[in-house]
Amino acid sequence: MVDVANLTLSGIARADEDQEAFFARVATSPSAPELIPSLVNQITTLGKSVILQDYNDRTALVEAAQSLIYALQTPRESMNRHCWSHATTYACVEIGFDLGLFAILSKDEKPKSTTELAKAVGADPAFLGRILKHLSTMGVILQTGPDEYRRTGTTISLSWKLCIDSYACATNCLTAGVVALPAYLKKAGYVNPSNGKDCAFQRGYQTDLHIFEYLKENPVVASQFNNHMAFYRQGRPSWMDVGFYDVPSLIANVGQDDVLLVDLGGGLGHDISEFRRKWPDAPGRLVLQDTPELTAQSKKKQLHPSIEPMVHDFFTEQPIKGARAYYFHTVIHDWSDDNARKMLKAIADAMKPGFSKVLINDQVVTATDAYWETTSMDLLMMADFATTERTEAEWHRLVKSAGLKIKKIWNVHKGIESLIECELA
Ligand SMILES: C[S@@+](CC[C@H](N)C(=O)[O-])C[C@H]1O[C@@H](n2cnc3c(N)ncnc32)[C@H](O)[C@@H]1O
Repeated sequence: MVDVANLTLSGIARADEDQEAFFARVATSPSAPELIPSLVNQITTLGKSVILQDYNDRTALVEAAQSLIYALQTPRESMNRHCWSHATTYACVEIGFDLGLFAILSKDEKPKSTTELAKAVGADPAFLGRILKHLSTMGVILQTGPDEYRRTGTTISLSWKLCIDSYACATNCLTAGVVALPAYLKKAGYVNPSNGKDCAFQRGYQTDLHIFEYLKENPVVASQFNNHMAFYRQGRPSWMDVGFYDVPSLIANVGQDDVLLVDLGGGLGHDISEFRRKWPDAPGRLVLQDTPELTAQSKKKQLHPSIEPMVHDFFTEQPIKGARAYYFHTVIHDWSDDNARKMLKAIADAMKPGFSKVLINDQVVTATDAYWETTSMDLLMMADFATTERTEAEWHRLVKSAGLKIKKIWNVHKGIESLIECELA
C-alpha cells in the first residue's frame, strides 16, 4: 500500500531516508496522488452521462481518464510508457502493416488463433504470437483467449489506407526529426528554431532540404503526407459545421460569378470538397490552389465540377482578386513569421475592402489547459518545420504586421480547431 500521506511533493526527503531512498520511494509511488480522488469522481460523473458520439463529451472523458493514468502511474511506469510501450507499439503496428495482419483480423468479428493468423500472413507462429500479445496489451487488438485475438475499431482503422499512410508519413518525414530535436537544440543553444532548412528535420533525415522540398523529391512520402493530413482531420470539429463559424453571413451577398473561397495550399481538396458537400447551394466559384505536383494530382481526382484546381505559389502575387474569402488550413503554421507575413501580404494586396476576408484555420495555443494534440503538433512543427503553433497574442501580432486585423477568433474545445477571421486593417 502506498502511504499517500507521507509523499513529499516538495521534493524533501523524509528524515529516515537518504537521497537514493527518497528517489526510489517517489519513483515507485503514484505521481500525483492528491489528484486521484477528484479525477475518479469526475470520471464517474462524466461516465454516467457521456454521449459517445458527442466530440466534447467523449474527449472530456478521455482527458479525465488520461489525467488519472498520469496521476496514478508511478514515475517508473511512466518511464516505461514513454520509452518502451510507445516505441514498441509503433514498431508492431508497422510490422502488422507489412504482413497485412490488420486487414485479415478486420475481416469479421470472429476471434482468430495465432496459428491461423501466422498461416494467413506467412509468418512464424512463435514470432507472431509475441507481436500479437503486445498489440493486445496496448489495446490495438483484443485478446479473447490463449493465443486468440479479435479486432477492435483501431484494428479496422489500421487496414485503411489513410491510417496506414499516417504511420508511414510519421516514419518517413516526421519522427526522425523529433528524435533529433534534443541534439539539435543542444547545438543551437535552446532557442526557437526559425530556419526550416536548418532544423532537427535535416539532422533526422540526413538532408539539406526543407521538408516540402524533401516531399517534392519523394513523391511516395508526399502522398503519405497528404493521406496523413486527411486522416488527422477525421472527426475533428469543422468550421463549416453549424454552430462553429457563421457560414450563412459568409455566403450572403456573394454573386454566382464571384469567387467565394480560395483554398491556398489546399492539398488535394479535402476542405473545399467538404465545403461543397456541406453547403451545396452556396453561390460563387471555389478555387483550389497548391503546387504544380499537388494540382496535377487533384485534377485527376473526381472533384466537384464547381471546384477549380489552380497552380499557385502562395508567396507570389495572388491572381484571384476580390474573392469573398482566402482560406488557409494548417498552412500558416508551416511557416516562420517572416514567410507567413509574405503570404498574408500577398493576399492583403488582392482583397476587396469591406468584402474580402482571410480565414485562417489553425490552432490557437491556450494559456492554460492546452490540449495534448495541440502541444504535440507544436513540437512536431518545431522539429520538422522550425515553426510554431501560435498563441492568440502571436496571431494578432502576425496578422497586424501584414496589414490585416483579426475580426474574431472562432474557437472550439481549447482551440484545437480555431477559425481566425481577418479583414483589411
Ligand atoms: C500541411 S499541408 C495542408 C494541406 C491542406 N490545407 C489541409 O489542411 O489538408 C500544406 C500544403 O501547402 C502546400 N504548399 C507548400 N508550399 C507551397 C507554396 N509555395 N505554394 C502553394 N502551396 C504550397 C503543400 O503542397 C501542402 O498541400
